[in-house]
Amino acid sequence: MSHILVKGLHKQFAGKPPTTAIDDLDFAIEAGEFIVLLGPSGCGKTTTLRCLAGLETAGSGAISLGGTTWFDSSRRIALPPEKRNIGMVFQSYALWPHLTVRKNIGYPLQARGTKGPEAAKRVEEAAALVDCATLLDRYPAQLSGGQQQRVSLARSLVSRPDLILFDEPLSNLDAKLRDDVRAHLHELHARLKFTAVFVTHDQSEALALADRVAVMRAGRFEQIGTPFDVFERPATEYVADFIGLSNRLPAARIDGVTRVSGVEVEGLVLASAQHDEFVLRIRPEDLRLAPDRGSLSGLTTVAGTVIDSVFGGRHLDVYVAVGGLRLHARIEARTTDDWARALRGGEPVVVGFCPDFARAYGLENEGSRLITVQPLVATKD
Ligand SMILES: Nc1ncnc2c1ncn2[C@@H]1O[C@H](COP(=O)(O)OP(=O)(O)OP(=O)(O)O)[C@@H](O)[C@H]1O
Repeated sequence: MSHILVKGLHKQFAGKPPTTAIDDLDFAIEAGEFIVLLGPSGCGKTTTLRCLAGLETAGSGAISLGGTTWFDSSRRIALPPEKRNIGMVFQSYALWPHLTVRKNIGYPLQARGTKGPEAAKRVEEAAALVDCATLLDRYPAQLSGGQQQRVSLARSLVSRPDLILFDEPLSNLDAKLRDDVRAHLHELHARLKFTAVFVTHDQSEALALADRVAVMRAGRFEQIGTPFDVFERPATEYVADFIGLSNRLPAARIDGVTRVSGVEVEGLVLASAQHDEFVLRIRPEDLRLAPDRGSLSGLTTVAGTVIDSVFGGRHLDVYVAVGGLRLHARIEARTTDDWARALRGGEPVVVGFCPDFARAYGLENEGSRLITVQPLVATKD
């Protein structure tokens, strides 16, 4: 049996017009699983989390943990947050400023009636897990942001909850610290195997932490799968865009010739014969640049003109106009030759890519479904 089961969860906020924040969500979470809800602002991530916590009441649907019903609109059951054994970690840390780290971490135990030496031992164990054992007698104001977030993580773990909810917990930290806390969280999950739902709009965070990623759009799951699946086989163009396949090339095939924005594409055959119009999606990292087609043999190619080239340390971001499109190629700065490093606006280039790395989407359905998993093959020279 699944650990957590969510059925037909629906939440609308009143207003003119009303907002549907979550739209008939169904999903199951296994014990020990780390689920990440990924999506842009306003897609319903936080509302889903708050319904799981009991901080928000859904209009309809049901949520259960093991055999216990947390929420069931038809039976008018809604357990309050304190009756659901959950831990929570917020973006804003939410520590009590007048309590020491020891008391902050122990707060959930106090609320549940665990006291004395047992409580003291649990607090020290939780602090040790997040490397805060030496900070127990400080106050939150005497800690860095990263330390405060580790304390709030310890507080969420201390009562050994059935579920830990994370609402963008890393987004207040600077880039370096964010990577450190993320790595720490990943290690902790591998060791402790707690069940988690983690909300973020950062795709790299989602890919790094999740056992399964649920990409949300307008209150629904557009795709739910392993990080590898979502990264390699985005089910729709929406997911492709969100997961980094940011180059969008609307293509049309007429008399056997494929064009993007009126410019002929060479070395491209679509595996499906049914689509004369489709959209190609490809990551900036998967585009190659060369002065002529001959240097890109075996790849699909299209001619363009450099708009700009920006040095990013390890990589160069080169923007290329192809007809009316603006493509973004990210190429390795160290291994690239002098020709690529010297590229400037106005110069002609050929853009190439391995067709296996592109994804093709049909235009016929709303949401543009993936046409085939490996839709493209290069023609032989
Ligand atoms: N209390 C509220 N009253 C009215 N509308 C709300 C309320 N809370 C959320 N909404 C609306 O519900 C939708 C989903 O909001 P939600 O906060 O769940 O999105 P989110 O994906 O978490 O976004 P963000 O990343 O910005 O936090 C949005 O359109 C939002 O404006």
